[in-house]
Amino acid sequence: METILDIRGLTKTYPGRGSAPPVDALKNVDLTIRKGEIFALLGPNGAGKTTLIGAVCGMVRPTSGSIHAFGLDMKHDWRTMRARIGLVPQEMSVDIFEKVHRSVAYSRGLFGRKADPARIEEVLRTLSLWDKRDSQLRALSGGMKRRVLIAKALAHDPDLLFLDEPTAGVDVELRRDMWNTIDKLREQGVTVILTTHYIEEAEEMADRVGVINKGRILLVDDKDAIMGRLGRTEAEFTLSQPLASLPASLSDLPVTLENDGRTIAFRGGDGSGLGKEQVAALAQTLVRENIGYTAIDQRESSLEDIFVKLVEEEGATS
Ligand SMILES: Nc1ncnc2c1ncn2[C@@H]1O[C@H](COP(=O)(O)OP(=O)(O)OP(=O)(O)O)[C@@H](O)[C@H]1O
Repeated sequence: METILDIRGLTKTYPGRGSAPPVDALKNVDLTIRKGEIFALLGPNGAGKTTLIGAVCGMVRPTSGSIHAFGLDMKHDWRTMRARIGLVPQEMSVDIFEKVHRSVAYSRGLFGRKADPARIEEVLRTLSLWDKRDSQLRALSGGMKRRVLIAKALAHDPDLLFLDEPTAGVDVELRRDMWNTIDKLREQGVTVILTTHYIEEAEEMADRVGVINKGRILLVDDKDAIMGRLGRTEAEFTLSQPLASLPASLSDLPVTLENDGRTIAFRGGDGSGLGKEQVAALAQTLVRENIGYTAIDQRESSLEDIFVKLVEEEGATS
């Protein structure tokens, strides 16, 4: 698959403020983004997500490393490269008295693009902002304001769009709405890189996920592969009668007898669906063995669990 962005050995060290030591915000980051994908960069506060975006968008000067986008080297072709990138920032830093249409049209001009009213109309319509085109930004709801930020970032027809925490602090309904909007962009062939704290968002939206913590990329993989590799199934059978020991017929399964013999706990699988099959087999075996149970509590590990585990491992090794 075609590469749209290639980051090699990217390091950013901010000088310490006052007597504070320097901060290594990015440490030797390698990252390759494929054309047309939705990539979620997942990490806790201070992980380095905004710094990474800033480096690609020219707001942060890297300490070392290289950035190539669309086959161009940022060191030599920064303007051409930047003109093909859109950035939706976390916060709105625009004139709140400005009207929607003018504000979006202005953004197009910033990148030296010729005025194109038909294209601006298309962008506004895609984001359901056309009816609001003559409204002042200050009169819009929070959700509409976020859409204006996306419209402004799309006004110059970028091939690569960064969304920095697109749904931070928004309600569930608006989050769904944003996800639908991002889906539409995917259909239009825009490559999207979004940063998020929300595992759910990465799980819902992304084709691939990168996990970043303390300036280091811990893992990059297809979302499904991450789930396949690290996903687990957990199930607890509450028994009608306590058991003294597990029957031999269960010896092949990852099960333990817990809670003074009142619970059979299953922890296993590999996220490929094997866990679910094994739990079904376990239930059948219990019936065959005449071991009654009153409840089954089953859950699959989410990306959230995986993320917590990865960050804990990183904390333990660094
Ligand atoms: N201008 C700066 N000067 C000094 N340190 C900075 C500066 N900007 C960011 N940092 C530090 O660099 C590290 C990475 O910050 P960054 O904002 O990139 O993280 P983030 O993953 O985007 O966090 P958040 O999710 O909170 O936005 C943090 O320790 C932060 O305090």
